[in-house]
Order: sequence, then C-alpha cells, then structure tokens
Amino acid sequence: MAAVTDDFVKKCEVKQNEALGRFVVAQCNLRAGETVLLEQPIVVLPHMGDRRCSKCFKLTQSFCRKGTDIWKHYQEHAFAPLEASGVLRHLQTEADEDLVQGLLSILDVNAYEIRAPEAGGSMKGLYRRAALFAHSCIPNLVTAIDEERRIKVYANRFIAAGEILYICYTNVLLGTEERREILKVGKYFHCSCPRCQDPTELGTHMSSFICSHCSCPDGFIIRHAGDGHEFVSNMLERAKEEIFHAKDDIYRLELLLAKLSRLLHRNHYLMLDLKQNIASILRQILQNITHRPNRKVYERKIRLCQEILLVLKVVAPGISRLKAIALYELANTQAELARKQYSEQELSASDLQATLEQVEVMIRESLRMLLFEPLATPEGQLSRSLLRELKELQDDIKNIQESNDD
Ligand SMILES: C[S@@+](CC[C@H](N)C(=O)[O-])C[C@H]1O[C@@H](n2cnc3c(N)ncnc32)[C@H](O)[C@@H]1O
Repeated sequence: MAAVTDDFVKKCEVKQNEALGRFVVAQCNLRAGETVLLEQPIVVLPHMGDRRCSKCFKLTQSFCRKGTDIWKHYQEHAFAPLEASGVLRHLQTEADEDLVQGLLSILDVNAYEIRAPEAGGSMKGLYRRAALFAHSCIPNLVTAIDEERRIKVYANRFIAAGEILYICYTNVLLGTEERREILKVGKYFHCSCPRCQDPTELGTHMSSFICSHCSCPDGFIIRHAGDGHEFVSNMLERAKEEIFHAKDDIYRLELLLAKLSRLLHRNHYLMLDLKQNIASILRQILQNITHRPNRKVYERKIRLCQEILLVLKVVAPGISRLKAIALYELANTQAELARKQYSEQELSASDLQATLEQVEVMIRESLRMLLFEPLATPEGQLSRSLLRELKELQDDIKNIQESNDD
C-alpha cells in the first residue's frame, strides 16, 4: 500500500462520469498552495531503453539489482506470492503481445514523469491516488515530485468545494493542436477544456499567424484547431526543424525569431520556444564574467522574460513554477543591470534604490510561489537560495537608503 497522508481522504472525493471516467472533486474549500495529496509511487520504471540501478536509480551499464533491498522486498512481497498462487505459470502460456501492450498503455496513461538523478534524465512513477486527477490545460493543481519520488499535489489558486480538481498532463506552453495531439496519442482522449475550445487560447494567440493580406500593424489570423491546411503544417514542421538545428547558436536563433515574426504571432508557441532558448543562452552569457556583456545583452534578456511572463500570466494563472522561475530571471537581470549602471555612473543612487525595490517585489512574488515546492527538488532549493538573496537585497536597499540620507 502506498504511503499517503490524510489530506486526500479529508479533502477529496472520487467521482465518476461518462466524459472523464473517475475524477476527483474538492470536498471543502482549498486555499492557494494547500496540499491535497502526498503519496509514494507504487511502481517506478525507467524510460524505454534506459538501464537503471533499482536501488539508486542511476543509469547503469549492467543490471545491478540482484541482492539489493528492493530485490529482496519484491522477491518476498511480489514474486513469491505470485509463484505460490500459480499465476506465473498461467502468464507464461497466456501472456501475449496484446496483454503486454495493454499493461504498458495503462502505465503510460496513468504514470507521472519523474526527474532521474542525472541532469535531463527521466523515469516514470505510478501513483495510486494521483492517477485519478483529470486533465485541464488550465489546471487548478500543481504536482511536484521530490528526490524520494514522493508526489506532492497542491492547489494553485483558491478552489471552492465541489470544483473538479485538474492537473495538466501536458506542457502549458504548447499550442492547442500540439497539446491535443499529445493527449490523444498518449492519454487517448480529446481535450475540450475552455482553453482548447477558444481559438485565441484565452487571448494569447499562441497558435495564431500574422495576416499577410492586410497592412494593419496588429492583424493576425486565428488558427482553429483541426484547420489542417497542409502548407501551414509543413511550414510549422520546417520551423520546428530549423529551431532544432539552431541548437544553442544564439545568432541563428535570433535570425530565426526575426524571420518567423513575419509569419507567426509574437506569442505563437514556437516564438515562445525560441524566446526561452535565447533567454537561457543569455543567462549563461551573463553568468560568465569573462564575457563582460554590455547593457544590450541585459536589456534583451529583460525584454524576453517580460514577453514570456505576459503569456504565462494567462495560461498559468495562480501559483506556477514556470512563472516563478521567469519572474526570478527577470528580477535578477534587472538588479544586475541596475548595479552595473550604477557602478558605471549611469544611474543615480536613488534610481538604483527604486529599481532594487521593484526587484524586491518580484523576488517576493517568485518566492511566494516556490515556497510550496518540496525542499528536495531543484525548485525547493531555488526557493531557499531566493530567501538568502532577498535578505541580501534588503540589506543593500537599506545601505543605499542610509547613504542617500547622509
Ligand atoms: C490518469 S487517468 C485519470 C483517471 C481516469 N479517469 C480513471 O478513471 O482511472 C487519465 C484518463 O482519464 C480520462 N481523462 C482525464 N482527463 C480528461 C479530460 N479532460 N477529458 C476527457 N477524458 C479525460 C482519459 O480517459 C485519460 O486517459
């Protein structure tokens, strides 16, 4: 039996209908950030093709599971009872491709992606209760999985008793057609959440094109899901390939952004993808003091973070990890630029103070969202270092104020 806290039993009710199958409803009002579930996985699986140690879950060249505690545990609690019951003998003759495929698809539909110990790696975990939450592209829950592979599910906004609890099975920064395709292929349903039904994607235009037939400065064509024009699909595929091949070449990415800005709305999900890639390369440039970046590099990163945040505020309302990180990136870059300008005497002490005070507001907002993350996650760790940065920032502001007063 998976280890769970009482939260789920007290705050949630499992219901069932034809459209969603089983789903979960709030039994009481829930505060933003309130935990509804903490649960250990019942099964953890490597990604297809990966070989991982069953004890430490690190990638391994050879299987090293035999003899570990988990091996003995499964031997005692799973293998031995199955063997004693005679089920295995039955499976050896009856288990066919359909059965195996069926079992794997049950795992795909219900399992959560777990970050593996090494950077960029991932595994899958099956959680008995967390698998019951329905999906929406504007969810009211956040999920976080810590280093012990325990899942925490919490409200991203106030939720009234009786509301259906939704997580997002896909990436909120994709366009409707892409999100729907992922859900259809991986989860076997057609999403008809309010965002999917709105061709403007809540006014963000994350799938819209620039209108080439008129000269209006803000003319664009809204793409209705399932439009299916071949030349549009081909054009998007080509753009995806070009983004892929540009890798982390910032000049190619900027050129591509300029080129695609004649075809795609500035908030189109491919434009956002490019903007995120460029912002992350700029972060590396700014972190490397030997680069001695000029003011334009800071300003470019600030602009990109602002543009990404404008979209995130709509598609990820309430508490959001993505929004918290983008806000922190923005705040951090603004503070660094202001300090640089002050040291080069381009900014007065009072202007520096005013900018740092704005930065403090942003860091507080970012922290407010990250504080709900479990400590044993990269975001939980970021929240702790943000607490330290906030303290240093406040000391800085105080010092500047005192020297201004003198
Ligand atoms: C992780 S399971 C959720 C629990 C599932 N409803 C059950 O009864 O076990 C995912 C499945 O739930 C259904 N589902 C979840 N969210 C849905 C939605 N927004 N619209 C339609 N079906 C949904 C789909 O069948 C999907 O494959």
